[in-house]
Amino acid sequence: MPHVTIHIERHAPDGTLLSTLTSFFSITASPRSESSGNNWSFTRLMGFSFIASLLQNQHLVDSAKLLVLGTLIETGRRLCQWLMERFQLQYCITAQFDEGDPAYEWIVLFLTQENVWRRSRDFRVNAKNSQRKWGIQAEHEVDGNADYVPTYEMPQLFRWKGYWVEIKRNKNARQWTSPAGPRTLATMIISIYTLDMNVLSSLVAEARTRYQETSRPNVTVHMADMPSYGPGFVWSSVKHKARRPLSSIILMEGVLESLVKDAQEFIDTEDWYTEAGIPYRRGYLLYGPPGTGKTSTIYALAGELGLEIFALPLSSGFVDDAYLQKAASSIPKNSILLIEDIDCAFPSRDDADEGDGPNYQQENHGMVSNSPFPRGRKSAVTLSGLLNVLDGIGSEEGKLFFATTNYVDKLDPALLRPGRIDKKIQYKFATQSQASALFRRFFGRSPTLPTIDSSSDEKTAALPPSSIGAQAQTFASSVPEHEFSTAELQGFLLRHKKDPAGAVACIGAWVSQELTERREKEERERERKAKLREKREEREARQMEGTMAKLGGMVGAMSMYGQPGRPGMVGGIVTGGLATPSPAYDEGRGVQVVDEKVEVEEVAMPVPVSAPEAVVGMAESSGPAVTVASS
Ligand SMILES: Nc1ncnc2c1ncn2[C@@H]1O[C@H](COP(=O)(O)OP(=O)(O)OP(=O)(O)O)[C@@H](O)[C@H]1O
Repeated sequence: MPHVTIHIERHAPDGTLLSTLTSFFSITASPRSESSGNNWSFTRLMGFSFIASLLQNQHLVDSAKLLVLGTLIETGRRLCQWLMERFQLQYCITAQFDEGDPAYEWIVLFLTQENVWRRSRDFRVNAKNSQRKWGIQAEHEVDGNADYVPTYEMPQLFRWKGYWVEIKRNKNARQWTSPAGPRTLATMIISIYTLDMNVLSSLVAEARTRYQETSRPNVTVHMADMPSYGPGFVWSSVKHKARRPLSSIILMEGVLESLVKDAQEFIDTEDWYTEAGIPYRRGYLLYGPPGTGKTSTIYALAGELGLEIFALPLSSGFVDDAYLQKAASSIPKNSILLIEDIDCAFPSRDDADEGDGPNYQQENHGMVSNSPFPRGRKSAVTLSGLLNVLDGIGSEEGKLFFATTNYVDKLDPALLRPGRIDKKIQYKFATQSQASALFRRFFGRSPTLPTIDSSSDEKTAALPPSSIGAQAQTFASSVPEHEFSTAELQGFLLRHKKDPAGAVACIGAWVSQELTERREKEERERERKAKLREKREEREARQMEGTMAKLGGMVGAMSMYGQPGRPGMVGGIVTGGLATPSPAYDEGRGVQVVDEKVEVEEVAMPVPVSAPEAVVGMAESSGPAVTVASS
């Protein structure tokens, strides 16, 4: 009979493990059975005793119970989640709104107005600025200079028009690289418990309408001031500017009215465009000297018609054709795509003289030019890229395109043709009647006169209309026609904002001082440009000399192989000092120097010979570097 000792200590002083081990070793230390027939019962007995010892251990049993319970709970949770997801897939419409897209702004405002974040206890506090943030209004606002913006971290459930709507916000949904460092962009996910797609579209439409209504006192300006990598386009900053009344823009009579009428008509006649089969878009070019009111006009028009502006800086290093296309197609209908200084997209000789582009570094004693663009260019956008956006691939319908420039002559005629630019408006330096209107805008308080922009913090002294009219007249008569921009006159008046009489008294002296300074400046500029031109001509002459010298050497070398009665080369393309003859050379076509970008045609050669002979002739001197190719 095998002898087995089971030794169980229920309350082992040194703990559970010791007790278990003791029992185990007492089993294994016992004599083994002599016959093989006893092995089975021994093993069974050993297993039983081990389990029995475990069961006797209360700590272990409790831990096992907890483990099983935890597993059950987690399994149940996952099962519920899985069922919810199935349910949502079956009975829910889900929409995703990405930060950086205009629709994200609509939905955030909508949720704020629906008080979805009412229970939020988690805010980001910013000093009030022009960045669009739909902050929550504190009931008793203590500090009007701060914005309290919920961080929207907790998922929320609310009812809208009888539907259950769930909102989740993933704050690190998308990674975005920018020169300022990596940035994460949030995503808002909305689930509506319905299968009716119209519910979602009416929610989005309502969100947009509310956004437009809320923005009405302001003009919303979206800007792309950083590169955008990834599938969607990111309008990196949204600002809202106080709406400027149209009456604060002082232009030649009828100009502003005709522009507003034209834009309004465009917005109202979408159906007509569709029926007539004409692309539904309209382009405007505002051109003229700086400070004459081009940008101000666009902002005032946008405010008047309730349009949002999407501004693209063509001169930024990251804006190229692909970027432009992506940006243009991400703009919602009936918005303004604004490209200021559109002439940047066109090369100019003057810019080349200024030393833009990579060549500048070598020719300016190692000075580094910051321009990332080729010589003579101020933007990576090309004409064809721009035209594509206006009327080809990437051009989206239902947009008003506005471009401004100070140099209309630089623009390519292809850009200016109707269909791309439908209306051109010229801005000029101020006339006397504009100067007078500006004066009245500053100092007048008559309801019939244009008043100063309400957003302005300038406080001016009001004068009776009769007095102001006379003073405005005197003021304007001292301002020469078409000499000063409205911005310059505005700058002068700002210095006398509380003193209209002083403004009238000083305007004459200011005008003559400005004109003298301007003449001196123009003289300096002329000299600078003349120097630059001289430099350029010198550079070109040096290049030409070098080329001619090289050419002379080449022609000499080649004529050696073109001696009468000898096989030789009579024409070819000289590349890096080696000549590449072509089969047409027997006609004595000439030499083209590729590496110097200078073409010399019709270099007379002594004797016409056949191409194979030419190969042999050159092969003698330069071996395998010479090839014959049909041109
Ligand atoms: N015609 C104008 N009527 C009213 N204000 C004007 C006018 N022109 C210029 N201003 C004032 O001058 C400032 C600059 O104007 P704005 O930026 O519109 O000029 P711009 O022609 O677009 O100049 P740039 O070509 O340099 O962009 C603004 O503060 C604006 O209020």
